[in-house]
Amino acid sequence: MPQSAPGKSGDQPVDQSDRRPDDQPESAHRRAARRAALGVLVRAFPGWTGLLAALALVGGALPSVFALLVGRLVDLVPDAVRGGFSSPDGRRIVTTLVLVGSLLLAQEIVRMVRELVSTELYRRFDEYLLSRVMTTILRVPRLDLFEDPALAAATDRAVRIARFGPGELVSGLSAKWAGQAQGLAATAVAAYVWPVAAVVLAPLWIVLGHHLRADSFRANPFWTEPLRRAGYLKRLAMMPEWAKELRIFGLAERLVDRFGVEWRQVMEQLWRTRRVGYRVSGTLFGLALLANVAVMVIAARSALAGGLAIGSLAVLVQSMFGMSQLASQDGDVWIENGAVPVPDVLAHERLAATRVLTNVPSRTARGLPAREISFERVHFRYPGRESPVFTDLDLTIEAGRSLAVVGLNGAGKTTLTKLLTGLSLPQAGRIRVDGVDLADLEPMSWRRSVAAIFQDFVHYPLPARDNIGFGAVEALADPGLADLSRVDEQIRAAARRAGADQILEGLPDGLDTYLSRRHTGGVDLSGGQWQRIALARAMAAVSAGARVLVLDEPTAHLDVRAEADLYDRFLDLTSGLTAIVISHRFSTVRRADRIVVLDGGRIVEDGTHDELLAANGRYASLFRTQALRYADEAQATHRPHTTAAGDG
Ligand SMILES: Nc1ncnc2c1ncn2[C@@H]1O[C@H](COP(=O)(O)OP(=O)(O)OP(=O)(O)O)[C@@H](O)[C@H]1O
Repeated sequence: MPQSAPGKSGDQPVDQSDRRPDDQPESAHRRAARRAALGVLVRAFPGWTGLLAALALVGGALPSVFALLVGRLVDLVPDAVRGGFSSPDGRRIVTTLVLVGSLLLAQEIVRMVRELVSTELYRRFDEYLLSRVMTTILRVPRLDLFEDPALAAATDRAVRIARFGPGELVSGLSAKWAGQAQGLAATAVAAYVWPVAAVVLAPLWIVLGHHLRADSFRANPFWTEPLRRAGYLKRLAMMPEWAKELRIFGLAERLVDRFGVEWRQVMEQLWRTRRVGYRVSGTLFGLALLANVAVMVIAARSALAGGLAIGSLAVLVQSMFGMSQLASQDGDVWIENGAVPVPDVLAHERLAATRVLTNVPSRTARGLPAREISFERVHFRYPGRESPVFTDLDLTIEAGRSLAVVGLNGAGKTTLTKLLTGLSLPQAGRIRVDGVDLADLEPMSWRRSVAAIFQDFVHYPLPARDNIGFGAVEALADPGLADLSRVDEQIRAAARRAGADQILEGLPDGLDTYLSRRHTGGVDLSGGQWQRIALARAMAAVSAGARVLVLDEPTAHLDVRAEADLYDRFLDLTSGLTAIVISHRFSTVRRADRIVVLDGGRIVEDGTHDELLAANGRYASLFRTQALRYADEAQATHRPHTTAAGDG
């Protein structure tokens, strides 16, 4: 029996809907995948793999030794009965019985140890490959792996390995090697006892095994549309982020019905394919059955005629049973599941290696910027996009002052911050910090100089301490701060600056509280509360030495009061920093020392709030539209308009 895999798999079709299309029964890419996966396994864990192979071989060979001992017993019995147990033959029988008992015990021990080794290696290989993917992604300092379409597709394929569980390869190999060892040992014993049996039966079992394997590959529905759709519907029903809509719109029942329809299609397709393959395999099965019966009848007649000892006949019968393992499919599906994603991981590594900095500049960014950050004729286009976001963008950002960037959706505001933080590189032009090209600064040191909260900031499902402390991991890991209470002091100070202190006070376990309901005792925060926590994270970075603060839509999730509160503390938040604020809310924007309007990849207006209003251009028009809307809303609800864009 195959071992139970710690992961998934089973008789039903494996959801391989994300894998490449491949309807070949035994294609070159599958064989290459198996070779590549085995190569990775052996190189990473030579000792463990060797041990597993040895245990599988020994465990597979033991049944044949058992068969030989049984044959010997059968041969000894008549003489032992005649001579009694104290006769030499009787003593031989006792010795053989002791050997048989020991063998049974050994077989059980080997099986147990093999299971242990296989489970251990399964976990290690799983963890090893997943860590390899993680390291590959994190070593790339910029966003190319996610923004360049070719790299992004390779990254998608590589990270899917987490779903398929590469460790299944180990469970599969363990079962496969044991089955093959059993089949080969039985063939060797049969050849020794009565060569005709081995010559006739072994090739039949091997050919049948080949066909069965081809059937199972053919019947594994790669890349079929119904399977993709069924997979999507399944995920839709299970993921918490969709739970609200599914229930509100009463989609639950419909979803189950649609899943049923898709799944039936998958299964029908599967059986259509299986039926074709099973005709050939069925014929081969019939042939194997006839050949086995014929061999057995001839061998029995030969034994009755005295040409073959009875003990040998007993050995032969057992060997014939063992030879059927040559056709065994044990482990094939697991090997397939574990191996197929491995080439994707290797291909991803090769691609990612082209994006790792080989000559990391060593110039530190400490103390920068003291004067300015300047964009000089910057040209930037996302890989795979036809039109550039910026062509010849010129912008000088004065150090120690705040700059607001305004523009319609898609104008390039977030892209500007990615360039500024060094997460993307311009294709032409330069970004200089106090005259030094950003590309010549040590990337990590520049990133320590920048605190940024992007629109899609991360909600870490971790304790509040981490959610804020991640803004200054290195500084907070300083041995001088080893005392946790001092770390907590810094975190609370950052939270106070961001107006998140009250949120912390409301947490049941203080900074230890997980900000996720998926943890026992964890809590979920509202969108606005999360935004303050994210802001506190940026403040932690500022207190650790960051001199540039990038806030991309810092008030998007805030209610009117919270927005007004942030607006009040804006000067304090940005004081002494080079602050770049992006916002569609003009109440936030107008506080900035300077405002630029981005349009068509260029700066089209530049000045203070009052100057731009007086200029009566794009900014003034956008500002008035928003102010008017707020005023209308305030009138309609008879509420005093506390949030009008024009409020000071
Ligand atoms: N990763 C990406 N890959 C390809 N194109 C992108 C990517 N991110 C943004 N773009 C494109 O670049 C342009 C500028 O996008 P960006 O997000 O910088 O605009 P934005 O001004 O911040 O918009 P919004 O106000 O909606 O946040 C848009 O046309 C957008 O479609």
